[in-house]
Amino acid sequence: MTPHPRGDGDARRRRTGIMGGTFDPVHHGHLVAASEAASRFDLDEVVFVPTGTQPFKEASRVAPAEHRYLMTVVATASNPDFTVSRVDIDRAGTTYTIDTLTDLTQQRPDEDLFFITGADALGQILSWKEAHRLFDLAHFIGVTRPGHVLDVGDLPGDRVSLLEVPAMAISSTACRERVASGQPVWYLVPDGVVQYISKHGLYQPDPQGGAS
Ligand SMILES: Nc1ncnc2c1ncn2[C@@H]1O[C@H](COP(=O)(O)OP(=O)(O)OP(=O)(O)O)[C@@H](O)[C@H]1O
Ligand SMILES: O=C(O)c1ccc[n+]([C@@H]2O[C@H](COP(=O)([O-])O)[C@@H](O)[C@H]2O)c1
Repeated sequence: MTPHPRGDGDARRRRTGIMGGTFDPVHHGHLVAASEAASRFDLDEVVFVPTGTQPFKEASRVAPAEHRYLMTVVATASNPDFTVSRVDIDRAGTTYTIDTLTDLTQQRPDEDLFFITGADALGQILSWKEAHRLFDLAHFIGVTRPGHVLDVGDLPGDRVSLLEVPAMAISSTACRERVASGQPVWYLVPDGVVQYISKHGLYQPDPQGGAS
């Protein structure tokens, strides 16, 4: 796909990136991926969408949605083109991207949606709920991530684009583990997120062992 198709003389439709994630916590890998996708695909806005309960993480300990949402608001506050949606955390039940995209399409009927995913998530899409319908609702942008192979695989080539972004070897798991063991997360996550984690005592080791 041409990253930036425009009809000759046609009114340009608004182009909106959707960055879905657990964001536990949001880190600079997420922010760089969103920024690069916005630049390369001429997106007018990137909407960060923290998940409610992610289906593959139901057995995992995840910080409360309100904390993850607020950290994402703090992390994106300085960028006028980044916004945060509550659509997934306010919907009851497990978060499925088919519902995210259905809701956002209803909220934004005149916009073209571009769902941004890292290479790891892109490789799992065919196992997502109603995977075949996802590509009717959004174009997918798969971005490189250290340690993961970025490949279109069996996904529809005309609805998926691959994008190399500056390598950020950061994961939320590593950030949580660092906080739990007393190591700094300065410069891995935005300053305000460091302070939010500290203020609310997130990711402290629990008495049974392991990070909370
Ligand atoms: N460092 C990174 N570079 C590129 N993409 C990333 C990076 N980290 C996360 N992503 C992508 O951002 C989206 C949300 O990721 P998520 O919130 O699960 O972060 P994570 O670091 O993978 O978390 P965890 O370690 O808890 O699984 C996913 O599409 C994921 O592939
Ligand atoms: O719809 C699904 O079945 C599905 C299964 C797993 C993950 N997702 C979505 O993938 C995005 C990245 O998830 P995560 O947990 O890796 O941050 C996020 O928007 C999730 O809602 C979606």
